Amino acid sequence: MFEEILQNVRLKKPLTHCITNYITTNDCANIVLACGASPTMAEAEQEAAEIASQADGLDINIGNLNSHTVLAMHRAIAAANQAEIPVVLDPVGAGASTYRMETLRDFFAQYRFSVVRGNVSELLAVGGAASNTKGVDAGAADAVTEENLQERVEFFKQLSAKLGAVVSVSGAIDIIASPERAYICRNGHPMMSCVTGTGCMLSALTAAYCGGNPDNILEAAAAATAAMGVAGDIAYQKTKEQGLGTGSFRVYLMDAISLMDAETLQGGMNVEIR
Ligand SMILES: Nc1ncnc2c1ncn2[C@@H]1O[C@H](COP(=O)(O)OP(=O)(O)O)[C@@H](O)[C@H]1O
Ligand SMILES: Cc1ncsc1CCOP(=O)(O)O
Ligand SMILES: [Mg+2]
Repeated sequence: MFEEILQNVRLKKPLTHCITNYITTNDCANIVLACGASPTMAEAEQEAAEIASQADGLDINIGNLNSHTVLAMHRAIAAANQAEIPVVLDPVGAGASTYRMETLRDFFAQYRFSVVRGNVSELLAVGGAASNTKGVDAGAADAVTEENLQERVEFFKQLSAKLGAVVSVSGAIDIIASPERAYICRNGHPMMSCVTGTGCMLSALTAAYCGGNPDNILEAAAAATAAMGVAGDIAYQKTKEQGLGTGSFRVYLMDAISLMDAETLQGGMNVEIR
């Protein structure tokens, strides 16, 4: 199902411009390289528009905002919209501060996004629902479970229609929703949330996949989530076999994305469509 998506990324090597947080910038650049794309992490307001307009995909991550990066983000998103380049928005910590919510409100009022990707608490906050966000992490009370899955799928399909963007929600069960269709992914391991930046990396990976597949955004976003989940499964297996911890898991996760091919993805993924 996702074979062509992966192939396009390796063939086209999409230039992926990321304006992200300094906590995870290096991991985001490396995951973009690992999947076969090219990263550029420019965030100066003076060049953000110029760099964005040359890129194939743009990743905007609000994990650690300041007034300079917010200005650079405005300029980059405006340029990407003008050039019709896909933009992925990661609303890190949405619900945790007024500044983040006001920044997001300004973005949604002025620009188009291809994908809004975050954890479940962040996307509940973006959708105006009650959210129990714990800083940049999802609150346990918000988790998508087999019991609330259908309700959450409907909510995120409606949010997708409202935002005019694919909504990609991560957690133990991932939901990647358009207004009509949602991919449900049940891969990955809880150890993924014990390493900072797995969500940020998934957003950068999603931007690279969208950059390589601009006419197939829903499938590109779903394939990125499935690839990350399968990589999490492989990395956990290796970590466990060797009795190692989260540091090694982080390295094995990057290895698994760099080695990911269509066969590994198809064989390992647990994806359903609703
Ligand atoms: N309990 C879990 N079981 C399986 N995979 C998980 C779990 N928690 C997170 N993941 C995976 O980790 C990655 C990051 O998701 P998440 O932790 O929700 O994002 P963020 O880091 O932005 O909060 C995603 O690929 C997601 O599927
Ligand atoms: C810890 C932290 N603080 C601000 S941004 C950030 C990284 C968040 O990364 P992720 O959303 O991938 O867990
Ligand atoms: Mg995150």
